[in-house]
Amino acid sequence: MKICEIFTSIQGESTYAGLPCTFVRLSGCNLRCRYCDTKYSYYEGVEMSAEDIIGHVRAAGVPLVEITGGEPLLQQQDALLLVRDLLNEGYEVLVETNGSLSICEIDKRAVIILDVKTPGSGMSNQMDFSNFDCLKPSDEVKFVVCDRSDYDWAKDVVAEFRLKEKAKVLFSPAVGTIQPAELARWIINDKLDVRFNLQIHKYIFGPEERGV
Ligand SMILES: C[S@@+](CC[C@H](N)C(=O)[O-])C[C@H]1O[C@@H](n2cnc3c(N)ncnc32)[C@H](O)[C@@H]1O
Ligand SMILES: Nc1nc2[nH]cc(C(=O)O)c2c(=O)[nH]1
Ligand code: SF4
Ligand SMILES: [Mg+2]
Repeated sequence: MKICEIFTSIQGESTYAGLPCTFVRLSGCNLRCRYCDTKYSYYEGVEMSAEDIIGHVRAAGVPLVEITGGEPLLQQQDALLLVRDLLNEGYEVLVETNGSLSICEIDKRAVIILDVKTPGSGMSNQMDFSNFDCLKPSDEVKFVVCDRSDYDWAKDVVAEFRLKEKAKVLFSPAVGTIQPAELARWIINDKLDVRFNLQIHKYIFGPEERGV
């Protein structure tokens, strides 16, 4: 399968933020979100076997692994097998995915981080909302918010699909588009029962650094 990069860093997103984590970034994406911070992953990458990848993960020596991209589920069969192999070796596996492709075949031992693309991303019409039926309580649903209308849209989606009953719900400011404090104030004013999430690796290493 085509791999853009493998690196070990501090997990910057999700409820796992703060933990050492090895990232396997698969190449290619079927979407083009306006705010995307990994545009280099659309085309860059080299062919690697699952065995090669797992060798790198073993050498890193960290029990938490995230499969991301690009869009990892574009290389569907290879990605599903890689997730299963890593789980069988005892790793805790997170799969970060853009919500446009089915998550239902992912091994249930993995934690899915499902990004619901808001109107501000320019990609909300690509969402497969039937994915919500395949969520488990340990999964996370994430909204990257670009402005107030994204925030209102996200609130409506959470309510309409009863997402709080299905998974953990996270709201994150789109870096480069909205100030974190703005989103935080809206959540506080509404007493909204969602988790505010920052990409902490950008505060640790800088917003433009890649491979961290
Ligand atoms: C690069 S994507 C890879 C996985 C998958 N393609 C997706 O979009 O979920 C990983 C996460 O980074 C988020 N992200 C990308 N650019 C961002 C930005 N400028 N600010 C905040 N989050 C961003 C995406 O929304 C997604 O949740
Ligand atoms: N440190 C760090 N944490 C992350 N969590 C999700 C990431 C991603 O790009 O999917 C990411 C990333 O690129 N770096
Ligand atoms: S789906 Fe993910 S990788 Fe693809 S453009 Fe959007 S943020 Fe970037
Ligand atoms: Mg990233």
